Amino acid sequence: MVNDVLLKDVEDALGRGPWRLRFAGHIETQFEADTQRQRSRNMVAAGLISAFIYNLFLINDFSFRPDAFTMAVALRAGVMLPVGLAILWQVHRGVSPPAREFLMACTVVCATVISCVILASSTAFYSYLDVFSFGLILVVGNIVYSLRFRYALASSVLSIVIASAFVVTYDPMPTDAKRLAIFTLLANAVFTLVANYRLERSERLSYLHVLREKLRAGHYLKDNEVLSQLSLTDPLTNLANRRQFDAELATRWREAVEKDAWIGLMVIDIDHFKAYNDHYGHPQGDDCLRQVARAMQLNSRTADLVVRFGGEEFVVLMAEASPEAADLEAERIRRSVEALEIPNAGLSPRAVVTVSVGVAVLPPADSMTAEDILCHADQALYQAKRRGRNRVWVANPDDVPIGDDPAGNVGRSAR
Ligand SMILES: Nc1nc2c(ncn2[C@@H]2O[C@H](COP(=O)(O)OP(=O)(O)OP(=O)(O)O)[C@@H](O)[C@H]2O)c(=O)[nH]1
Repeated sequence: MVNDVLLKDVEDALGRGPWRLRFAGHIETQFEADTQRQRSRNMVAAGLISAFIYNLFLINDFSFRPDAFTMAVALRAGVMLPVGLAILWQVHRGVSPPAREFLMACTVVCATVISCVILASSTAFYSYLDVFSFGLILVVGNIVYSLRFRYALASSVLSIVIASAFVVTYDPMPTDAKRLAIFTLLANAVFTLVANYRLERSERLSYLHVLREKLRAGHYLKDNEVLSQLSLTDPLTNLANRRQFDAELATRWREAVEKDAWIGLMVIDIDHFKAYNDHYGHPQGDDCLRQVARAMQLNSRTADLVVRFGGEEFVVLMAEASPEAADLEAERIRRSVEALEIPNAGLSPRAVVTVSVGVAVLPPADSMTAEDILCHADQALYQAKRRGRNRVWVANPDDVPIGDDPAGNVGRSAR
């Protein structure tokens, strides 16, 4: 159900205008939850590399502005580096997505401020040339960190304002160079922001596509489970159907052969059900089948497989049964149906619905097949019917199943 709602939201998000970045409500939350770890890891790696390169610019400071070298060391290595590392540590430990973006955006603005201060503290002739490298700071924020667009935009605007204010008031710099520097910075900001937007957009779109496929796959899986369950269940009674029985009998037969265990089977048939149907009609007949099925299910063991074999005939496949236990269980089922006291006025005014049960319990021999036990149980059912119905008849496994044998050499007990 939750997945259905999410899938619909994902479809909606995919259908929305291509310019929008943030997702609606819980998709945004899900997106952040799914990407948070990897994004933080990438940012920390990018931050470490950027910090290293930012400090490499000390070589540049040494060559271009030796008068401010000490100041540069203090600001780059003494201020920016510890602040940057502290922020990366926080991001590595895990902070909320807005805090993560804000802190990383702060490093961009901080680096711009510190670069301006270093340049301002030097009177060296070519020192101003480094203004043209300020754009690299925006490249780091907008591309290398790939800040979320709104943070990239905010940090870019702030950095440009700070750098421009510095350039305009920086006397050693020729006016033409100032104009070119500000123009270069602006162009840099525009290009990197466009790239930043497209990166975020494509990351979000890919995420939506992957999420949609995952959710759809979940649906298919669920549908398949439902279908396979349906294909194994009788729709009227919700019991296992013949198909499930065939598969289960083969498996349990194999297991019984391997473990040298006994296997048991009951075939249960409702007595005079034609009379019931003719009298009450088919829909009520269906209702009667459901009640009988429920009684059988409630009175069998959990490990047994209760099956609607077809029409008004049922089968109970018993796990590791002994003849005595099977006999008791069959009798319990027979009594439970009788106790339902479903009138069968089609038969006689005071008659109730009953069942006859044929039971076969045997150790599978090499010469036998799984079909043989069914045959034995069928023959026992036949005997139960012949002997007046509403009774249990247990087949004698030593006997060969035969037809109408009045001596009853198929069974050994009847009630
Ligand atoms: N309502 C309903 N009746 C069914 C269904 N399947 C089979 N039947 C009915 O079950 C009855 C089976 O009748 P018979 O095979 O003559 O057996 P019986 O009357 O129970 O007699 P005995 O088995 O000899 O006691 C028929 O009337 C079928 O129409 C079903 O799904 N729903």
